[in-house]
Amino acid sequence: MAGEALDRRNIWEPSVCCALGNESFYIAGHDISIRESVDTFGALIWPGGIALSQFLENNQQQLNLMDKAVLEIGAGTGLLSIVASLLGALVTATDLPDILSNLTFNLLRNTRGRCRYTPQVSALTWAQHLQRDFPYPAFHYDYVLAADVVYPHGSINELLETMQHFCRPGSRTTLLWANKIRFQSDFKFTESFESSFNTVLLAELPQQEVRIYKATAKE
Ligand SMILES: C[S@@+](CC[C@H](N)C(=O)[O-])C[C@H]1O[C@@H](n2cnc3c(N)ncnc32)[C@H](O)[C@@H]1O
Repeated sequence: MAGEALDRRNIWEPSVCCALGNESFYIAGHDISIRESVDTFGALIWPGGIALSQFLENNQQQLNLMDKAVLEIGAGTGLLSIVASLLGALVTATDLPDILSNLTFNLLRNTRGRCRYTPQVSALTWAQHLQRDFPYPAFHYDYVLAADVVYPHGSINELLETMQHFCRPGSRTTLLWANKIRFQSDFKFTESFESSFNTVLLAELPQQEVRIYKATAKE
């Protein structure tokens, strides 16, 4: 398993991450310190997460997260969930079970005493037990956040199914997806994403090669 993870890292390296350890940011009026580790992809900060965090900070009038219920899928090290919490949202950060301890560590140390709501952490493997663990309509989110979640080696259908579970007709949920284009799978997923939802390209950051989309369900 560890060997497989290393092979994957060899073919898909983040371009923004520097030295592993602690990365620091100043976003939403606070110093944010993120602990990274070498274990998995979810232990690194990715360009999409940074771009969407900064976008949320810079567009608070357009996307007001104050008192909103926010779900992040594939939260990784938690930067984006931390920023959403600092902006006043009640956040549930989710990822694969193995990622959750580092995610919880980062969320707690960056939000304690600074936020209206304490962020929650939950395991969510895409397309697995969604109706059991996050039943609709009992679990409703105003916003679903997803940054750099498209993988070149699978999970694309599961990812789309998960987005559709939370952002469905009548839910009034807005999905915000940031993605750095790397592989053919990014184009393939973008096509499926655009045909599944009403989408608006909110921002295109040429330097980072990141696009940020807003999507709502097709009624
Ligand atoms: C490239 S990382 C991006 C992390 C973070 N969003 C960021 O921008 O820094 C992708 C994330 O998706 C998670 N992930 C991958 N496959 C998943 C799956 N099948 N179900 C749930 N999460 C998954 C990984 O654990 C990882 O945290």
